[in-house]
Amino acid sequence: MIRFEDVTKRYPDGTTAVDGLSFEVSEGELVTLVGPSGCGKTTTMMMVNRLTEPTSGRILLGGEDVAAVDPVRLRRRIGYVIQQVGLFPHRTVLDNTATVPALIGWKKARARARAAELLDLVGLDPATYGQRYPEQLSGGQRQRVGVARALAADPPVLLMDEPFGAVDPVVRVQLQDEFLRMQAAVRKTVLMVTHDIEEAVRMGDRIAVYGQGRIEQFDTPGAVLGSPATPYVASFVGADRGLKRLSVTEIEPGDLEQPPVARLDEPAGRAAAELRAQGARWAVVLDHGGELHGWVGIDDLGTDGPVGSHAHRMNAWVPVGAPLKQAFGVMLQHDAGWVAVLDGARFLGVLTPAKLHEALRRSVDADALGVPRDEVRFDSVADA
Ligand SMILES: Nc1ncnc2c1ncn2[C@@H]1O[C@H](COP(=O)(O)OP(=O)(O)OP(=O)(O)O)[C@@H](O)[C@H]1O
Repeated sequence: MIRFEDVTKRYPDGTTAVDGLSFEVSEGELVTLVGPSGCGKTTTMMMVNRLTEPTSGRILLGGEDVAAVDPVRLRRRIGYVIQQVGLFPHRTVLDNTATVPALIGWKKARARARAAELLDLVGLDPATYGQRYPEQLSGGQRQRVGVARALAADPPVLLMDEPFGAVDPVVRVQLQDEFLRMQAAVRKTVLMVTHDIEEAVRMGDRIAVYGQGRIEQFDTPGAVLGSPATPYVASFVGADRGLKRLSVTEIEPGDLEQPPVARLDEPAGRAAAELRAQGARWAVVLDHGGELHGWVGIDDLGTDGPVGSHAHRMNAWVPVGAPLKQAFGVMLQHDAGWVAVLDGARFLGVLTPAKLHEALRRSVDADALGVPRDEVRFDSVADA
């Protein structure tokens, strides 16, 4: 969808901002550009919508060389969100949002209806906020209006330059989450600049890590964290990249342990005998419908009654596909040595700290070898 072919930008004063850049962003993909201040991220973006022109090389948008497209026409196909938002102070939030549809000749009522729909989409009730002026909003709300405005004419491409830069860390995470939710629905092709590796990892389908005017690595968050291509990338992503990786590595069924399972209505004596036969100390307890109820230890199980009268309720579970970090969080929250993993309501198995570590190691190796995670042979901690 967006393709850079050997693009170089030298400013008139001789500064080389971008040097021989080649990369491609697929349709519906969100690529984050991350790197230190002055490495050429903003220049890269501004060449896409022709706010500045490359010195050499080509940029293609949907196969068309942007140099051949009239800049005004081009910018209608590209939403642009910047940190300072740039809302018009004397226009209401609704009219700010409707700017581009109005410019391209939509009737006022239609443009406003679209603006209201978009304010809703970014989490601002149009009835409450539509008639306010930008100065009557918080920083985070203004940022949302900026995103709504960029989406108003339904452009296939969005350029976002530090879109969540001006707000505090808590609001920032909220805005990131909201944007990801929205992006899952609208699937724009997005280039997003950030200097924050956490944000790049959270938001990007792929990340371009910039050195001085060049991309040092262009890959998935998992690969950038797991196998930094150069010492520069390794130092940029930081020593805690194992921790960051927890947030991008998803739980797969192959990561799970299968402890014994007892049913709530099963006789306790029988469950105890099975545990003893397997040499196990505890079992996961499921209810009649196969949903997680909790757990029971072998010492809790007498011979009387059903398992249910001895079991402990525990609601520690995560859905399959959730990040490992979430599973770790749930374990800590419940002070438990395991967390159940469910597919819908169905119990798949449990993740333990050892399994979690194994999943993390396996995913690092899988990225390094370029194979799926379940093809990585691994000597677990217990085997080592
Ligand atoms: N109009 C200009 N004239 C001359 N040099 C410029 C101009 N705009 C940017 N530069 C220089 O080009 C280099 C890249 O700038 P750019 O704004 O693309 O970096 P950036 O990675 O977006 O930085 P930041 O994160 O600080 O915004 C910098 O050295 C900058 O000083």
